[in-house]
Amino acid sequence: MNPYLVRLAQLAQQPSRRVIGLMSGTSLDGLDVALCRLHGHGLATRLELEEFTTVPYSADMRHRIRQVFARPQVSLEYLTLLHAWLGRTHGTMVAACLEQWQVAPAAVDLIASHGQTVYHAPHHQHQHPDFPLNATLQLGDADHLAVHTGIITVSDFRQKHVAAGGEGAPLAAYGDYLLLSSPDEERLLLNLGGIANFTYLPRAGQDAHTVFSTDTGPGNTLLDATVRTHFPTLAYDANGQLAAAGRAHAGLLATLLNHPFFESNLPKTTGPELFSVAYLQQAQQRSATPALGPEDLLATLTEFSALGVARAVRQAFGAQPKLSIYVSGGGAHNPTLLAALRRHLPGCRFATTQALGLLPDAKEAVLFAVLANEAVAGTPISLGSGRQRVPGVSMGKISWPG
Ligand SMILES: Nc1ncnc2c1ncn2[C@@H]1O[C@H](COP(=O)(O)OP(=O)(O)OP(=O)(O)O)[C@@H](O)[C@H]1O
Ligand SMILES: CC(=O)N[C@H]1[C@@H]2OC[C@@H](O2)[C@@H](O)[C@@H]1O[C@H](C)C(=O)O
Repeated sequence: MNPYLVRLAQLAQQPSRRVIGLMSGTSLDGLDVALCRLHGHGLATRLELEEFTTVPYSADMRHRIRQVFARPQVSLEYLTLLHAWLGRTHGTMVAACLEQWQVAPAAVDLIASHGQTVYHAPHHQHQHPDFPLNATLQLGDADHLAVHTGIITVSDFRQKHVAAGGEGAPLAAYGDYLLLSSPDEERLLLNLGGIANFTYLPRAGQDAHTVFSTDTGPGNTLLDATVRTHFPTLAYDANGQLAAAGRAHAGLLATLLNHPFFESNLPKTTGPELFSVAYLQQAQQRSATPALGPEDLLATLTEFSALGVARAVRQAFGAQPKLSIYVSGGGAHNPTLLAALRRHLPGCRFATTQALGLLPDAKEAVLFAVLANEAVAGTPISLGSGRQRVPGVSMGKISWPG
């Protein structure tokens, strides 16, 4: 028998596993690396986050990814080369983290690699006549990670979700459900990344079929793009200060919100393929605001992100929702965005996932470690059976180091 298969069977039977979760999201800020000790599996999963860091992407790395990122037409040669190069580069980044943390690769059981999403194509968004299906593409082939680090690697989690009828995202529901459900409280886990999404968790032990996660629209993606255009030396609106100095423009805001995505049923997904600079420019043309100053533009876009979240929350929970909302992702550091959310959802209580013992910046990388733990030691995670597009599946593909 293949000795790696034997090793994997041993891993599956251990009481705990040490798993490195990797996530590089739509913001292209870097590779999130979470070294996790995961005890048990399924609803008995318990997390110890041993280390966490974000390895920043260099300007060159971002430039290379942007050659294909969210673009409907690209060079096939470039895409092929980038797939291998990202796998190898992520492998080098993981090896450097392990060296810095003084952890031997042999002391790590698994890597869980999300890869870099370069194109997300739910059917409602692409509507290509030849392909009536959902699709999504993550680059950074995991065989490179496995060979470079010597660690068995689980990757490409989204394809099973698509194959079983989902849109390939958000996958957060599965990890949130296993790690963060509480018998005492209904919860909303709100991640403010490039794209914003939330997971609904009923009280643990009740109504698991009502668990779901959905994208709500842009989180930081249009804010970041606007900052890059008007303030070339800045990467983002640090602490929301620029937006706080501006005033939201009602006409532009209404035009930005005038898209069928915001009316369509939950759960749903989207990406920078739709919410792009071109989307913003068209909205500015239509609302006669092309000359709006950058601070006012950022104030409007901050409102846009907050209203996208608030609309989806109301769509799911009625006009005056009263929920506990736990925020994670880079947007959790933006007080202007958080203040807008509080204004639009006045009945809700807000905290970060830190209040639940989970570092807000690490949440998504941890999520993929949990999915890999389930792929090896668990069973398909069945939760949203009452809803379409939340299939009960086991996700991830396995790469051997040799
Ligand atoms: N101090 C801060 N003030 C304001 N915004 C911040 C701050 N720190 C981070 N951000 C925002 O968070 C972004 C990074 O967020 P995050 O790493 O959660 O995104 P991501 O994982 O790439 O996105 P996604 O979840 O959509 O894949 C930055 O690009 C920036 O817009
Ligand atoms: C296709 C893709 O990579 N989607 C990401 C993206 O970033 C946020 C949002 O859009 C979410 O749908 C998803 O990531 C998280 C980790 C998820 O699947 O839950």
